Amino acid sequence: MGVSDLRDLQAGWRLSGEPKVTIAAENVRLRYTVSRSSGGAWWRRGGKRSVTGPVLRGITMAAREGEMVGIVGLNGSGKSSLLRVLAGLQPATAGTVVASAQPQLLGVSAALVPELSGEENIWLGTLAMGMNPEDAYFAKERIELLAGIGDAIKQPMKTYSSGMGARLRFAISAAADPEILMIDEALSTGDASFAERAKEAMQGLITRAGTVFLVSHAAKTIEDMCTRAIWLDAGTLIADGPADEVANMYRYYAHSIALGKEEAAKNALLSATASHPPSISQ
Ligand SMILES: Nc1ncnc2c1ncn2[C@@H]1O[C@H](COP(=O)(O)OP(=O)(O)OP(=O)(O)O)[C@@H](O)[C@H]1O
Repeated sequence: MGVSDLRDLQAGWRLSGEPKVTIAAENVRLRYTVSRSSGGAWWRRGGKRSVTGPVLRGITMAAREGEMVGIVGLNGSGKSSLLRVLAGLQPATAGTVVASAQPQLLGVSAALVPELSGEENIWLGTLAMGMNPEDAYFAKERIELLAGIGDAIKQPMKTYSSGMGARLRFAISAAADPEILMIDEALSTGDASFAERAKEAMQGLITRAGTVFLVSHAAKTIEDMCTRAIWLDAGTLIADGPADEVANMYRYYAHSIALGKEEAAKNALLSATASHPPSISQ
């Protein structure tokens, strides 16, 4: 993933006059290989066999500076897998990803230790993300305010609820001011006041010319937080467009699925692709 690759790709996306592309994927495919026992009674089982399945089926997209891109889709549609591939944490089976900077995937890069207190983990996390000690020192108060977990910050992280842990990881990641920040569902774990602070923190990142990706299967989260949304279904890009419009179409689709209205769901997919077609590289 060299800089020249990105320049080629930026030229390929013909973005003259538009904000700089920070990350782009070209025909990205992913298959997981899972090893399963071959079945039958346990005393007759003869070893393991490999099962592979397509998870991403040729994703082509680009994101630009200043965009907050929501990735929406049903459970198992491939949202987290796409984030991991874009972040370089999961190699694609085929296709190319290029980025102008190492994306920061919330909660993974910050190597937190459950036995240490929240405070100690802030220190550890900020240094692990490459901040110098002085910046880490000044970031601490900002992180504590954003996480909003009060005195629990002095307690070991293993005593935190999953929501508290997610909020602290979000606050640490946001403090690093990454050029490309990727957030996987973390915001759904906070209360309304945390959601408001998180939104402000993300707006701050955006005004500093970052790109934020936010994964959620809740249309409302995407609507509230994002400027643009892409919709994944069974590993395929269905639609790409303004967050409120894509979220609305997805909401109708998810509702139809929940009610067992297969024909309506199928039509919703088709009309979303027709009205908000995903970008195609040129
Ligand atoms: N490590 C893995 N090994 C094998 N299969 C996997 C692995 N991770 C994900 N999968 C499969 O890939 C598919 C997509 O999973 P993924 O987590 O990307 O979807 P998602 O849209 O983020 O789902 P959710 O909304 O439930 O978090 C699922 O069928 C899942 O079972």
